[in-house]
Amino acid sequence: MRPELFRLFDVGFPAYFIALLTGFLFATALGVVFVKRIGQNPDVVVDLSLAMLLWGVAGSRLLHVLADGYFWDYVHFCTDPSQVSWKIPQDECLSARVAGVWDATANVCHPKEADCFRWAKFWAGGLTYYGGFIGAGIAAYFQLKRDKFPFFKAADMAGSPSRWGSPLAGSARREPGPVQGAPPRKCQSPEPSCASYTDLRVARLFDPHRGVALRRRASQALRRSGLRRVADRLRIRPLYLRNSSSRRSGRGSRALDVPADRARPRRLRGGDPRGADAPTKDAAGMTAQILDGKGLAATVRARVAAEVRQRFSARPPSLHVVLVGDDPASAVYVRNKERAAAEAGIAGAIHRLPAAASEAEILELVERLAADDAIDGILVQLPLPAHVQSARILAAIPARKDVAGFHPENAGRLFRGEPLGEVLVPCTPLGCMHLLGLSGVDPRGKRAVVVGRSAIVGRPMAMLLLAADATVTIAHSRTENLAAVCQEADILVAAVGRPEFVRGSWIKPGAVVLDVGSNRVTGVDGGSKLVGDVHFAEASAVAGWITPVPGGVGPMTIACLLENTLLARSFADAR
Ligand SMILES: Nc1nc2c(c(=O)[nH]1)N[C@@H](CN(C=O)c1ccc(C(=O)N[C@@H](CCC(=O)O)C(=O)O)cc1)CN2
Repeated sequence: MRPELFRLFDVGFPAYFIALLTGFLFATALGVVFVKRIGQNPDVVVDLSLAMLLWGVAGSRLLHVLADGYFWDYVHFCTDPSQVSWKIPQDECLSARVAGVWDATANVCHPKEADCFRWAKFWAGGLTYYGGFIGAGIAAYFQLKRDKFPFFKAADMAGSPSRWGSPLAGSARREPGPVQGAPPRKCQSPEPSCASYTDLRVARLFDPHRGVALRRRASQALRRSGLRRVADRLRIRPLYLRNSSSRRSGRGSRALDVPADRARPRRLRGGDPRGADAPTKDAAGMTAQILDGKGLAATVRARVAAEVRQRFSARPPSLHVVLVGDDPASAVYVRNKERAAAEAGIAGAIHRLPAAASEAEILELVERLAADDAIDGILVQLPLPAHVQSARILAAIPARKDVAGFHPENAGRLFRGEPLGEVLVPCTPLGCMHLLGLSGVDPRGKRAVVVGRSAIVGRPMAMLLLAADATVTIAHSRTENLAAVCQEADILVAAVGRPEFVRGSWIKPGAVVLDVGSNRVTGVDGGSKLVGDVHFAEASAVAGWITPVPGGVGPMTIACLLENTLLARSFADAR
């Protein structure tokens, strides 16, 4: 390798420096592509690369000085430079670059002046690759821990660039010569550093389908063999799992069997979630903490907006909503979805059809949207007019664009217990899981009762709770002794569609109550008001945590639609 590759404004650029820089930039770019593909934040890779570069160089230099056999040379550089000898030709020794002292008897060159900081001047040559590995490895460990980035994904990501880097490292290795550019060793082919550039991992990295499929297969095999925790690490995790996982186990979880004797509801917001404020007794009794869906939805929407800015600024994710008819509630929900999407930087449009539109017309519109590659997510607002078979319309949305999570394929995959980060699941149950996360209550091993068996809330809700290791009962209007069943629940989800159906006496003291209901009723003053499926005043005197209506599950439905749109967009990118 040429000692100095080129000079710019009288500054020499050594070849090994250019090789290292190229390797660093290449590995970082490859890492960014990889994490984008698996739906993670690319900033993590940039931070990781910089930390590894810094500590890699430091470690590499440190080990070179301490363990490469040059230790005394660096001591003599400071104490007695005449004891340092370089075996270089006389003219090079006397050149302006080296400016050394020629020893004609021993035919060696000595440095002219003492330099007590020579040991630190890594740019003058002398880096040891294993020191770099150790330094960069330690930095990576702490950086990944700080960013809570899955270790196996990072290891997978490192595989390819490291194989590309090793031959470069071989040619970039330098002895502590007098000036930049002592001749490097020639690469001997049996050495590991001379490995071929051909690397299957590179192929896999650029083949996301294969990557996802392999990961899924490996994850399933590990689950079958009982290594569930390892399997979980191979999954792509949705936002709510990523953020709640650490708290869901251990310190964030708490026992639910606290007595029902508290005074006023307190609010738990999205920013500082879970159990920060556990139920406590006071003189007047015990009252539930409010799970503030409005606040949490704002947090989720802000996080989605940040991801859109960071990951998809070139082509923002796009969401198209189909609204048939003029149901006033649906019109409000769709308008709110449109506003939330626009605020998060998600592109798209609302397609309005009259209530009299035929099934064929709606199908034609959905199929047109389905065929458009620029569209990532499609949602048909429910309910559809009575003359339309909703199931036929929903099945016409490709599963990968089905941001409502109602397609039979998505429903089936959720039922089968497939990794959640790879399946689009219905927004309302997803929102409930976020709210459950906000409570800090770990569903693992807890008794969960879902009242309601609809395909869009009750059933998927039960599947999500099951996936979170709860022991789940689906109850409904025909369940015998429903009150007693509900009293067993540590986590109670009410999705029956009947105003204030679930009474306070049905609730286990300290339970988490998630109220999915949204019923407009006439209040005592004759005006209309929105109430849930749970009798809030009674329930909040017994429960440990409760969602209000309005301001609980409803806003989370829209926030989760945006989250699903991001996931649909990653599917589109992976195609
Ligand atoms: N395709 C879909 N259709 C419907 C879904 C759905 O998830 N996908 N869910 C519901 C309606 N819905 C979203 O579409 C929805 C319901 C309620 C809210 C909400 O924010 N509610 C507010 C109160 C609003 C009010 O004052 O009326 C709250 O609870 O605070 C948002 C979305 C049926 N259709």
